[in-house]
Amino acid sequence: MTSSSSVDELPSAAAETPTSQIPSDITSAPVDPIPASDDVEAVGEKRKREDENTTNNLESSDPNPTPSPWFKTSLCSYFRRQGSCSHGATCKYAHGEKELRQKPDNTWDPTSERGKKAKMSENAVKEEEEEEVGDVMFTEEMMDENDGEGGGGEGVVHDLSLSKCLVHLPTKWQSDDLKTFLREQGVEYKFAKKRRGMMVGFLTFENAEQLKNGVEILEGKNVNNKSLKIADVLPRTFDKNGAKNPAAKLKSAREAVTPLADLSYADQLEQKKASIAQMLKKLTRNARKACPNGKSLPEWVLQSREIGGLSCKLEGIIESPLVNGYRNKCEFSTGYSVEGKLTVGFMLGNFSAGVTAVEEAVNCPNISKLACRYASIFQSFLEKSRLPVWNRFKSCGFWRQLTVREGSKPGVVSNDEDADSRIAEVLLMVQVCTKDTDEAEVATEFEELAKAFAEGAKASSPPLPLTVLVVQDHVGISNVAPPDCPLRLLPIPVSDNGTHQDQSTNVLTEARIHDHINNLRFSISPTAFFQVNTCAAEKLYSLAGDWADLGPDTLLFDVCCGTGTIGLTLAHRVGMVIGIEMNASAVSDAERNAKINGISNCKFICSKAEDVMSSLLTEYLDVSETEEAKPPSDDDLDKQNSSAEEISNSEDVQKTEQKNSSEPERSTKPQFKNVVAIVDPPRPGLHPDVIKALRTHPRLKTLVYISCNPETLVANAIELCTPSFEKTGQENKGYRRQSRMGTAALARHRAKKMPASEPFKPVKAMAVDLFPHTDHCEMVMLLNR
Ligand SMILES: C[S@@+](CC[C@H](N)C(=O)[O-])C[C@H]1O[C@@H](n2cnc3c(N)ncnc32)[C@H](O)[C@@H]1O
Repeated sequence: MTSSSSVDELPSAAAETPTSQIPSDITSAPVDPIPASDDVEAVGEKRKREDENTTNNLESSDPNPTPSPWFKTSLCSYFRRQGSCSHGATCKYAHGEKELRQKPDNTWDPTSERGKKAKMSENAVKEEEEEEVGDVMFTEEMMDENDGEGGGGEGVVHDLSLSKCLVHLPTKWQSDDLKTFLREQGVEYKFAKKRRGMMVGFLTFENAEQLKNGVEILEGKNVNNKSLKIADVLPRTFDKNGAKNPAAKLKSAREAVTPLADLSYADQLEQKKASIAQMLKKLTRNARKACPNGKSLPEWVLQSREIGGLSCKLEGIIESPLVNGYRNKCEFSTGYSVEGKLTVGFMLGNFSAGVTAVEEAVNCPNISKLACRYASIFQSFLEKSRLPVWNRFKSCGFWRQLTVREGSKPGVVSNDEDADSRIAEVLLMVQVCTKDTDEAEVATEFEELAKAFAEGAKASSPPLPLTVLVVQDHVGISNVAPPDCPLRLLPIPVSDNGTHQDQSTNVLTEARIHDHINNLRFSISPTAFFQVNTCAAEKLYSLAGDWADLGPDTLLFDVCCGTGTIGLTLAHRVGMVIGIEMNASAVSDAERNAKINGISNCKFICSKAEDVMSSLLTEYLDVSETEEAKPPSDDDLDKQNSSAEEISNSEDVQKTEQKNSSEPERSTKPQFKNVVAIVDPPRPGLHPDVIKALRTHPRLKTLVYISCNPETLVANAIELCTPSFEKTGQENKGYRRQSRMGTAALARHRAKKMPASEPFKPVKAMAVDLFPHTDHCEMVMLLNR
């Protein structure tokens, strides 16, 4: 089975309190039946734990026990509600604010006036901290001749000691807005530039005096309720006088990409488990808030008090079998380091906050040595290339990004020291922007590029596998390209004693590599999603299968199925799998994967889940609940596969839906007794229409939610698990989403619109660490009803 540690091991303040310090009268203290707020809930929990810890004290024969440091540190809820308490003066809880004492950890009961005040100022500090901007590390050329007052003629050479960044500008401003603002403030300058979407603008002054005046006027100026800050632009020629380069103080790629790398793996797991536990508490709090007035709280919310406020038991955290070098996909940016060196590596921060510095992936423990080696081969190639690297600020340039994707051998679980030995195939995808370039020049560069990779791979020790080289041509502002972005396969020259022949190593007509999960072979095309940690993903899918209630009479919906990994690995345990995925290449991979693994009971639908979920449920589940359903015969499945096109796009499914609603005739689809959905959506979570379809279909009883973003799992679970309102939609009249509304608040609003339906309840949850050394963690939750 999986190796997991229990959440019960989480350290808690109460557990650390020595029992001897707690007075004996605690055990007879009243406990709130229903907490009035989230914080009261926390107090209630603490009381309960204290109660448990003090049993022995009751038996103490000491007539004058030492007063506990916790005595009168919480308000008495009975006294607050009723104005009196049967324990009178002996009550261990404070009767009113006056009696209240500070807790041993110097905090106040969060429900007290002082507690609330402290919380408010804590929030204010937090907000302030969030506003705090890190270093601006702008390493790209950002001005051009049109950026000056009056524009034109000045050229692009700037004295960077006369340049400054303006931080906290409204993101929607563009250069013209900034220039108008500067004029209004009477600030003189030489160049000014601002890109929409960034909170940073750039200013260059004519001379030291202009700079001094400008800084005096602008520093701390209030713009749209934010205080402007002036920061240095990190000069590319910083070290020209031989001075110690301050880059040494700046964030490294290791810190940016693997912020937990300096913790032991055991501590990382504890930290992640604790953060998932917080998410489960958040779900409870929000479900309580979202519960309609007059309806009793769901049983699981009431029972949450027994398990420290968690919405269900957190079973633990599953470790990643490989902790180092586990990533099978790395996206390396091109750009300039803080020292101005052309670099292929990771960006040190967020472009919108003014960080474009790129550093080599040195000491990032999640990256394989192979991927680093390919990044460095590409970097050496770019140093000699005639074409420029991409400039994010000006949105121009040619070379943008290198993606290294690795495919592993079947059944090989290498250890951390030897993680690269698992790699059998490598796909390299270089993203470029060919806009305004000369075709012949580009062709020559691609030839040189292929040669550089082939030679570099061969010269490495041991030689690196190189299976596919592909170029992605993308013009967009950010490097995130749409899945249908044009791809071009480049032949990889065969090197034979230094002579390069004009022939590819492979007669590939398709760009794809292979990986293995649970002894199944997966064919993966360049833009299809595949979990980045293959051996941990294997554990994740097994867990999902173990938790879902599977059997031969089960119909399994694999929602957001990618290349079909979940459905295909569980296909032998169910009657039929229906996978839904919007990326067309991933869907054709899934179909191919079913074929190459000899699996015939899976069907994949290329569509957005929100467009087809409801229709599919209707189509496959139209027998009444009492009717005996039978698993499909081979015949049924054959019919099923032959009618694949029938519902292979959303338009057709809509047609089917219309047909269903007008004619109540029985579907010819095979019917199943048990229906399970395993959903594995991207970071933003499930679309509201998918949630509604899953929630309102009465036959769907079991749902396993896998999430790479526990925040959105919580938001979706609020909608899935909150009791319905009597009159749906009424409460939302005039409601418009506030831009700063959190995901949970939005989910509570949406929950009010949910048509009357039985809510799910959270049954259990597990953290699965797919991303050692980073803050990220997968969360799995079983929901049923
Ligand atoms: C986190 S991945 C999971 C993929 C797959 N379950 C796996 O583990 O390999 C999410 C997948 O959802 C797909 N996706 C994103 N939005 C979608 C939508 N609205 N409808 C269907 N699929 C979607 C993405 O293309 C991606 O393949």
